[in-house]
Formats: sequence, structure tokens, C-alpha cells
Amino acid sequence: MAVRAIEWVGNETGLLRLLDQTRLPTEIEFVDCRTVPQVIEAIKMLRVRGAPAIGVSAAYGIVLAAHAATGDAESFRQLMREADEALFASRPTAVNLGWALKEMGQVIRDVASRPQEERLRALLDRAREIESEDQEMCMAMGRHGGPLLDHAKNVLTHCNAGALATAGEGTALAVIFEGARRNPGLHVYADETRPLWQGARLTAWELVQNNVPCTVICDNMAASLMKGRRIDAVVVGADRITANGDVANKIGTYSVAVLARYHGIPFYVAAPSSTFDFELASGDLIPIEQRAAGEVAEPYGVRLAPKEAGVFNPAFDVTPAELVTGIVTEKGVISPVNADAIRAMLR
Ligand SMILES: CSC[C@@H](O)[C@@H](O)C(=O)COP(=O)(O)O
Repeated sequence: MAVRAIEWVGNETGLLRLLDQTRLPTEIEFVDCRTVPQVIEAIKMLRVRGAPAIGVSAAYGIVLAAHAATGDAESFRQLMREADEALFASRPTAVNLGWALKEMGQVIRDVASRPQEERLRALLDRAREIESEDQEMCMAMGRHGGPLLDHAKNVLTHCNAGALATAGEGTALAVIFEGARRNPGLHVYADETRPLWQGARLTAWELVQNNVPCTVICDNMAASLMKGRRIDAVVVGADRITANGDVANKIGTYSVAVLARYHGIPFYVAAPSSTFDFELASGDLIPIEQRAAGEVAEPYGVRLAPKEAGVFNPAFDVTPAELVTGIVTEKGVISPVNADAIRAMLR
């Protein structure tokens, strides 16, 4: 992708530049964040979104928080604690956010007593590493997952798990891009992904940019395509995978998984190790973000449902492990999915 979704601009005292994903695909606009509240606003409003991307942004958010620190170790720790808690609370489901903050927490502990320039340098170094590790994990997922699509003509994906959602080429889209390089006829169906159209606006945009043939479908069309044998595989990303292999991802993923099982179509999840949460035994323990009613009833200011109607708007659902054919990680494909296989591969 020519434009970068996330970029740290400058040295230790620089700023975080985010591609404003709410404006895509019609406008390429950036937001410059110089403070933690600006990063939190960008995460909450989905200017930056996708599990790995919000983890990387939060890591840079900690560097921004440290700009304001001038005092001793204790006041530095206090300031960092406040920033960590505020960033952590910005979105609840993707575990990458908490994972990245934990990584930064280790640096905070190590450098609290050091001079301010050293603190900033160490924090920026770790945030940059988190970003480049994510890039490498994306590449590795592509390498491991691409061959799964060698014999596919049509692949379906849901939401956006591409370059916009990560620091690299994506998770599910890294697999699909590599699949398309190996198997140039590959065509992608992109679920539009209601209510915020991450599929129609973002995935289709990325596929077009990369010259991969794609067709946008409404979320309720996959069943009919599958029945007509027009989908050979499904590849999606994940926001959190629990110890037993249950997968939280964008709302609607679960229905795609059920449909895939019914029609005998392989259903793959692509996710880096930062998306695994071994502390949660199963998917019913994952906190699911509830978002504003207006996203469903009045998207982009156009009222669709009467004001008096109730609205249910969970941002994610959980697909049980038994519906997942395999999980593509940076270490390889885990298949069939079970807790022991996951631990053995990632530890
Ligand atoms: C590599 S991104 C994987 C997931 O984070 C993605 O599929 C997803 O559900 C994103 O949801 P969003 O609400 O747009 O942040």
C-alpha cells in the first residue's frame, strides 16, 4: 500500500500520523496526534482500527504521554499509569491493545529512573519494534497461509484485515495477497460488513490498489454464493483468540463460519501471536464492545430506522473453535485447532 496507515514522524519528540480511515475510500486524509487524548479519540472513532493497528498506535501513544514527563521516577510512573489506563479503555475487544501496552509497561519499569532523553529513546525504540515485529508477522502469515489458496478460484473475507488494520500487509489480506501472487486468477468476495462497511470501504479499496480482482457483496449474500459453489475458502482476521481457539472478530464473522461449515468450505483465521489471549479459557469470556445506536440507525447522518426503535450494535462476535479449519499465525498454520496445538506452536 502506497500510503501508510500509521507513521511516527520525527525523532523522540515527534508525533503519530494516522491515515483517517473514516474518510476512505473517497478522501486520503491524515490526523496528527500529539497527545494521548488525540490517540484515544482516533481509536474510538475508528480513524485507526483493526487489532494490530490499535496496538501499535497505543504503543506510540505511550511515547506521546512521556513527552509531558519532566519529573522524578515516581511522577513519571504515575503519568504513564494514567496514560496506560486511558488507552487500555479506548476499545475493549482486541487484545493486541492490552498486549502492546504491557510491552511498553516493561520499558516504563526499566527506564523510570533514567534521564528524560533516555526514557523517550527507549520508549520510542520499543514502539518502533512493535511496529516492525507486526510487519514481519504479516509477511510470515502471508507465507504460511498463501498456499492454502493455491487451488481456490474465489475467496470470501469479512471486515478489513489488511494493511489498514496492521503495520504490514495485513493478516487475512496478507494471506489473500500472497494467495493471489501464487495463483493469479484468484478473485475475492468482500462482505460489505455492516454497520460501518469496513469491507466495502476499506478491503475493496486495498484490493483495488493491489490489482486483485474483487466483488463487494452485502453481508446477507454469502449463503447464496456458497450454495452456488462460488466460494472455495473463507479467510478472516481476529481481534482475540482464547486458549481453546475461540475467535472474536467483526460482527457477522460467526454467521460466515456457520455457513462455511454447512457448505463444506474451509474457514481460516489469520492472526499474529499478539492476538492470542491465553488468560481467557474460552470465547464467552471475551468483552464485546457495544457501539453507538446511531451507527446502525443513522449511518453517516442518514436516518434509516425510526428514532423510537431500539438498536443492538455489538462490534464483534465469537466463532467457536470447532468451526475453524485452521489458524494462520506467523509460526505456521495450526490445524486442527485446540488449546494444546496453539500453545505448542506459539510458545
Ligand atoms: C488484522 S485486523 C483483524 C480484526 O481486527 C478485524 O477483522 C476487525 O474485526 C476490525 O474491527 P474494527 O471494529 O474495524 O476495528
